[in-house]
Amino acid sequence: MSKDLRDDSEEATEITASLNALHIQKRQDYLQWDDYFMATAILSSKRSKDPSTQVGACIVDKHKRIVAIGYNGFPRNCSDDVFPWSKDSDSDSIENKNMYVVHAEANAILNGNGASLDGTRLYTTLFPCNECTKLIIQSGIRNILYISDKYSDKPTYRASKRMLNAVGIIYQQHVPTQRQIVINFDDFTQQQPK
Ligand SMILES: O=c1ccn([C@H]2C[C@H](O)[C@@H](COP(=O)(O)O)O2)c(=O)[nH]1
Ligand SMILES: [Zn+2]
Repeated sequence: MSKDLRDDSEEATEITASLNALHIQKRQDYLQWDDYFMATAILSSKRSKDPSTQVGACIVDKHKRIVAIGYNGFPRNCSDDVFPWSKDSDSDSIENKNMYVVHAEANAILNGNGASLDGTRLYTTLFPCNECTKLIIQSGIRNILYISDKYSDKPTYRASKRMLNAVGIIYQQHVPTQRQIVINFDDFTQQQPK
């Protein structure tokens, strides 16, 4: 290496060391995009009143903008305290929650305020059922990232995959880059000027 080049690289190392000392380098532990959008879906699922499975969904456009969010819950003005959360009774009973719950993916699609969902990605905490899959296909969503596929053996979910495979919508399980994200309100209420 020429003397000039070595001097340059030594100078660069020194500058990096000085920036490190001043703490003005960019943060290294920022959230990766996929983790960010899936975490948004998870956060949304925390709004669900379903005692057994809380589902969250987040739809993102090609510019990495969140265009819609949703979670599973009863339709507007159908009280969470009046309608049943049970699914023990037979599936045709009007006391079964499945008669009433709007699924997270469906809510997200409906929450899109009429924006085109063509070419968007869906982040969902649960693999979509066949009914949601129909809406996903019709709305133009092209990719699905999910966390849980706990009902994969059920015909409903096998039908989903059959449709998704037929139309070429890509689905994959999300592999998080970080195992956990902690939200601590105190981190912000106790922030001091730097
Ligand atoms: O695509 C789906 C599938 C299901 N959900 C919701 C519907 C219910 O509220 C729960 C599932 O309840 P279980 O007691 O585990 O059967 O998940 C959804 O939002 N999207
Ligand atoms: Zn569904």
